[in-house]
Amino acid sequence: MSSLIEQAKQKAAYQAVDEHVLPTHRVIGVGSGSTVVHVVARLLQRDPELNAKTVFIPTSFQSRGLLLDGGLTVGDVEQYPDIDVTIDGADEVDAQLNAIKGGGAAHLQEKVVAEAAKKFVIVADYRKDSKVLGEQWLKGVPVEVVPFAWKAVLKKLQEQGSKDAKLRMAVAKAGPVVTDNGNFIIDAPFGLIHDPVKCLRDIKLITGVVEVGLFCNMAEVAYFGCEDGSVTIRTK
Ligand SMILES: O=C[C@H](O)[C@H](O)[C@H](O)COP(=O)(O)O
Repeated sequence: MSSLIEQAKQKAAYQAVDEHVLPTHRVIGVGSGSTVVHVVARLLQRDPELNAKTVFIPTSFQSRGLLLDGGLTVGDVEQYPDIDVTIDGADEVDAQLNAIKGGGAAHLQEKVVAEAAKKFVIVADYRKDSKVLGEQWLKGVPVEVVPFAWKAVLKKLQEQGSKDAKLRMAVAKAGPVVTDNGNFIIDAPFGLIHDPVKCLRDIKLITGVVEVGLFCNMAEVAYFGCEDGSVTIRTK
């Protein structure tokens, strides 16, 4: 990956942490993915005494590992259902701050931890910044499904207009990707998604669907690292 993209991710992540993780916060949600690596790096640069008084809620095996490797205290939403702020990456964000997430198959836990937070902040690089979802992220909407229902759900998604919907296959394992929750993922392209709320509702009503990687009306603010080294902030 080009260092320009990595720099953009880092700038967005650092600024978001600096502006939204306050010394008064005690419970912080931490999303998943390559941009969140920079979020955790910035958290680790805070006053260690402050971090010692804070619990961090991961959203995947990956982010739990990042937090534990950094020596931070981790918890879950069962223990901490009230989160001060959650910061997470995204695969694409539209002009209204609706987002596609789940490129790393982590969107179920991510959505629970984002919804439990008083504030949800997105960090991303310039490639994720769109007017309408489906402009840049062409792989489709990630849909987590219970394994036994995958074929039935796939058929319904095709009937809903996603003729190229397909089961996500693993790379270094024979067979499908299995999520942290033991489920499968279907990637369902719908072209340009002008009405993400309707798309989300329609998919979620299919029996066998666990969660949809459309985060609608959830983010309060998004930080995009730009190619020129600046950071664009979009608020609701
Ligand atoms: O399932 C993965 C998550 O939704 C990620 O936050 C999303 O895919 C963005 O990841 P990255 O920062 O690596 O582009």
